Amino acid sequence: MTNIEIETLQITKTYDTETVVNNLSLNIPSGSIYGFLGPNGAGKTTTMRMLVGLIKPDDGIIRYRGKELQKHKKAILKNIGCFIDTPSYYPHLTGYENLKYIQKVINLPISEVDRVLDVVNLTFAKNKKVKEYSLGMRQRLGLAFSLLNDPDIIILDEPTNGLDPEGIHEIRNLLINLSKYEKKTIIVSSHNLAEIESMATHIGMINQGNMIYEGTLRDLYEKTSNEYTLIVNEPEKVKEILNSHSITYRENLNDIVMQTNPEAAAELNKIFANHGIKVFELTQSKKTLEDVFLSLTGKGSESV
Ligand SMILES: Nc1ncnc2c1ncn2[C@@H]1O[C@H](COP(=O)(O)OP(=O)(O)OP(=O)(O)O)[C@@H](O)[C@H]1O
Repeated sequence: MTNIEIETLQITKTYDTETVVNNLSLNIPSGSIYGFLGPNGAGKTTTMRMLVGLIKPDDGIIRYRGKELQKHKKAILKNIGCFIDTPSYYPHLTGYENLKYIQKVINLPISEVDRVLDVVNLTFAKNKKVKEYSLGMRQRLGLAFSLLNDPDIIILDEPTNGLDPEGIHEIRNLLINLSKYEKKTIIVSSHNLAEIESMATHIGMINQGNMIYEGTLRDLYEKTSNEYTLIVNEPEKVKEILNSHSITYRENLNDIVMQTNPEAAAELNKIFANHGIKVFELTQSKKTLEDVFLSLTGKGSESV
């Protein structure tokens, strides 16, 4: 059985008359990279703020390994590193000095500073003033902040926001390594499915404060993807087989796109092989967050 690290039970937050998080129940497994997805304004930041005790839910309960956040706040927060609002750095100080200052204030070992700078690949710039850092370097410094207390849980709100593909790639690899080698549980929000899909093990998808989907990425695609692209040496034979199995398909110049489910696609692959057909490619179509929203809700999400 999977251990649940963090669970929320029907948490709700209302500002004035607007309910921005609505009866939201999350189950975040230990050791997972949990991609927290939703369009702008969906309620991701508000939820994350509640997870780290910055604001209180109006209703509902948050538990860490079965312990209620409100009752064990100090002990629980000690074990969380977060990057929710961009930390306010001292721009005229170096990256090293900024982290050292934090460690002094909270009375933790200064030796940790070098360790976290190394983890986020900033050792080379440790003596450079933060005002001279690029956006990607600042984001990594933010990640370093969240690692200072060597927490088991890391909560990051849009850590790749505004980064170029290289910066995104770097943050993604860092998070994968933290999960793989240090067994951290990582919650990372984004409004971009493509950014999350290559690292997340689990997904929580919300819209207007409501849960739309929670589960593994694999299950999400099984639920929402039904198009498979086929490249074969004998398309005519393939079409005959698809017709005889009543599979809907369309033919493009170089490939055939069939509509089916993962089980049936695997079966068809076997049938093609039994007929001596060479399958050069059989791939499930990539979906964007918008496609997934469409599949799951039956409507688009204008702001995705
Ligand atoms: N302190 C606040 N007071 C009033 N309304 C707020 C407050 N904080 C957030 N909201 C509103 O709550 C809604 C959800 O905001 P939130 O920042 O949680 O969404 P988000 O999913 O993180 O969006 P984004 O991807 O744009 O950061 C928005 O309509 C926002 O305007």
